[in-house]
Amino acid sequence: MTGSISYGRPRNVTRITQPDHAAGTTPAGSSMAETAISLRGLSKHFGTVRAVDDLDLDIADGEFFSMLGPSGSGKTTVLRLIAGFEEPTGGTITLGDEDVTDRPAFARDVNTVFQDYAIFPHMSVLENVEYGLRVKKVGRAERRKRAEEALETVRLGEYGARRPHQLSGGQRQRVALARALVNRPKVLLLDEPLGALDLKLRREMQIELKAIQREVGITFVFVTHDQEEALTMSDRIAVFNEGRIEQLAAPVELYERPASAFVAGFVGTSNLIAGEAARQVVGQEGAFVIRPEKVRLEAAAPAPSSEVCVAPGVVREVVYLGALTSTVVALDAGPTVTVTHPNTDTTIDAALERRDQRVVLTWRREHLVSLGSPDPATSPEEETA
Ligand SMILES: Nc1ncnc2c1ncn2[C@@H]1O[C@H](COP(=O)(O)OP(=O)(O)OP(=O)(O)O)[C@@H](O)[C@H]1O
Repeated sequence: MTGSISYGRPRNVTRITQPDHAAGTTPAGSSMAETAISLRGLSKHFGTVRAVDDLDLDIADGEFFSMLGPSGSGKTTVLRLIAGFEEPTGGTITLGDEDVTDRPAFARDVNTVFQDYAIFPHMSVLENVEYGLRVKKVGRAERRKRAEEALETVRLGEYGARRPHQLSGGQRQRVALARALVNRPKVLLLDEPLGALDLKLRREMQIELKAIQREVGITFVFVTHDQEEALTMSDRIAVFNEGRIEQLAAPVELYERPASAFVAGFVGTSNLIAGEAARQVVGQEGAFVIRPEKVRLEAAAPAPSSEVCVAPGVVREVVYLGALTSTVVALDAGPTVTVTHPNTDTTIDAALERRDQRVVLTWRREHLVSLGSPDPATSPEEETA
């Protein structure tokens, strides 16, 4: 990312929509949906640390909602506040239409699945799933029926008699999920539940978890620092930064229209063109993001066109990524831009030969995302007038 950023919204550039994290925001595509969770002015301070800072958020019934952000950005604290494991410093928490701010954890209709799921090793899988119902004094026959249903839901119908040590990591995580689902909570809170799984299993479980959520229709609130995971599963994603939401949007919107350099950098790889580089390459003032897959790498400049940005530079690095090759180019205009392209036609040897060579990067102007004008003195209307 380059240094100085001057703001201003240029013409002919994709407009970003404002992050819709204001109070009362309606979840995407669900204007009629009921609200499962409503947070108003929610804060949690640990001494001088504002772990959660005046948060307003509505999560819809049946939504797969993810909280994404770097370590320490406040995601887990929000989850723990909803669950009732932490007391807020200020604000309110409403589940359905009940204000539960002052209710203890056990009196809230939510269940939590953690990364380090606690399964009792001395009990069978079925007994593990039944356990919560036993505590609630649900009768034996009903208990068994519901536990078997929950195991079916997580595709472990055949595994009830096994002991936890006879299961794989992914299967154990599914037992933890079944244990939470068996209580039929309105809301399931999941704190990095796939964090302990290897990448392949994690990817499989992402697809499966989303399918299970669709099937049961329970609201899932999912905490992760893995952007790919959030993009794969979520209806909407809130990107957290220092206890606040930077942007709240559906996955496509978040990736295609990041509202800030922080979001652009955190969700996917992004190239920032700002300041003098923007003047030279884009021909306008401002800060812009261009995604690596939108950039083409050419040997020579194409015929001039008002629809295409052209940026000459030198190849600094070529990285083979299996399905893709990633090429890092230092632009004459200053910033370093990463380009990715699928390894469909070019061989890696041909790509590697480009190292230290002069190339020309091009991208369509419509693929640039403006990071907007935070300066109220330069309103978009004034600028386009
Ligand atoms: N019990 C606590 N006492 C003091 N500080 C805390 C406590 N819990 C969290 N914090 C601080 O609050 C901030 C937010 O922490 P939180 O665990 O919510 O972040 P996170 O986004 O979930 O991070 P991670 O992805 O690492 O779990 C951090 O600065 C953390 O150090």
